[in-house]
Amino acid sequence: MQDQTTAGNLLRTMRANPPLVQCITNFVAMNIAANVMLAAGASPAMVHAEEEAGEFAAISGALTINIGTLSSGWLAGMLKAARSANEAGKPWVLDPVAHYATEFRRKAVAQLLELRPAIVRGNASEIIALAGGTSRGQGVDSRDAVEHAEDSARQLAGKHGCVVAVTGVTDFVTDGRRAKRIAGGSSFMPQVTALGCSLTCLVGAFAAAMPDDPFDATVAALAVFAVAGEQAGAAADGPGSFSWRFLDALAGLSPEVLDRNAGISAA
Ligand SMILES: Nc1ncnc2c1ncn2[C@@H]1O[C@H](COP(=O)(O)OP(=O)(O)OP(=O)(O)O)[C@@H](O)[C@H]1O
Ligand SMILES: Cc1ncsc1CCO
Ligand SMILES: [Mg+2]
Repeated sequence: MQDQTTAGNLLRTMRANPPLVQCITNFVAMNIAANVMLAAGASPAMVHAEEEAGEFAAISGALTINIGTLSSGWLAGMLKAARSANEAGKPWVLDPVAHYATEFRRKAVAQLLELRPAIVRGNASEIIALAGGTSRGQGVDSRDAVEHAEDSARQLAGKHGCVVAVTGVTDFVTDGRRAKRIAGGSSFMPQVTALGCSLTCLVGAFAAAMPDDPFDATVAALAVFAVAGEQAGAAADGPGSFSWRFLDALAGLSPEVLDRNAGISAA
């Protein structure tokens, strides 16, 4: 029988019924993340105000929360949205941007983790610090290798009962029991701001389409970025042309090409 959980089949499923995803992301990411979602075939809505974030989460297929440009008003909206998603049985994804940098961020992420995200997606520095390890991270960019974050990711997944995705040169995904690596992408990717934030939103889209399978949903979203990133990187002259080529590659990516080129291996 055909494997329904290949990245290509999950991309087909996601696009067949474009999920509405509430993306609470940062000011830097909002535009590129919305364009990434549209190019990949999902329907993003950047809704964060405390007055409406909870109500909106109940009608969305999934919710993503990113603390990149946090303020107290936004945090109130995030907490309401996460509680509402939980009540409605909708999966939600946490992106703990630079959570180690300030006390405000550390406290916010602790509160959010208590609300049981289905998936946590971060770079290696963020995941190491989240598990209580010594990370080299300072700001929003990673200063650690994904390989050094794998044990931290397994610990976090076990402790919080969630899927953890660490991104970088080769990505790592675990639910505490299973684990996979996803190779690909381009060295231009960390030179374009907020692509990780945009990926968090796309993980939300796959989780909305496959709410019972957050592990395979996460692997599929990361594989989409890896294959589209590799294609765009091969033709790009620098981060500027990479950026538009990446959107075109996402929009043009077929399920067949995704399955043929995805560098997914068991870990
Ligand atoms: N050197 C690299 N080579 C290939 N792919 C990469 C590289 N660095 C990052 N990526 C890819 O870029 C995407 C974003 O991951 P990254 O770890 O840079 O996120 P991030 O640090 O959270 O980004 P941001 O905070 O700017 O949004 C992922 O798809 C990842 O696989
Ligand atoms: C540059 C930057 N600053 C806060 S969030 C963000 C986007 C990348 O995480
Ligand atoms: Mg990030």
